[in-house]
Amino acid sequence: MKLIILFASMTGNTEEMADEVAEGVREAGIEPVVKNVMDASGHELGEYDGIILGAYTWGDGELPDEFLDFYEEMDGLELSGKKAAVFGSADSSYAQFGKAVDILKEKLEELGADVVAEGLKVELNPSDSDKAACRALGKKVAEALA
Ligand SMILES: Cc1cc2nc3c(=O)[nH]c(=O)nc-3n(C[C@H](O)[C@H](O)[C@H](O)COP(=O)(O)O)c2cc1C
Repeated sequence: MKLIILFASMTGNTEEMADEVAEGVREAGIEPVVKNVMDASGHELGEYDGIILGAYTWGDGELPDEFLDFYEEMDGLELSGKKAAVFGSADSSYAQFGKAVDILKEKLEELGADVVAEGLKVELNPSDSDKAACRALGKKVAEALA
């Protein structure tokens, strides 16, 4: 089983989350591919059984610029049968808290993926309990592939 974790992170919070998500995937016995979304193309997703996307929220509840090409490349993909989840750091002082997580989750569902965990939104830098939630998310997706 192959699982990929793709993330965008400007100040490192979402990247820290990605590291913990990866650890949770490993706990379930799968070695994930972990990449910055800028080094990935939407078409690659077809190669994987598990897809976990991480993005901070930008602008007024928008996807980060780094995610835009990838998001467009996802159009038309057929992701049925794949297990997926989404996470991201955000800031509750903004009206659209963690909206990028919702945008990516909707996209995955629209393309037929089975999103097996609630979108995980973390306030700024992940706390110890947030990190545990990240590991649990990774583990949940990996275990759904068994
Ligand atoms: C210009 C700007 C716009 C932002 N807009 C939002 C927003 O609409 N909603 C939100 O939840 N967070 C927003 N944020 C907060 C970031 O998502 C937050 O700082 C996050 O921790 C960054 O994650 P990173 O360290 O992975 O880059 C914004 C931050 C900046 C600088």
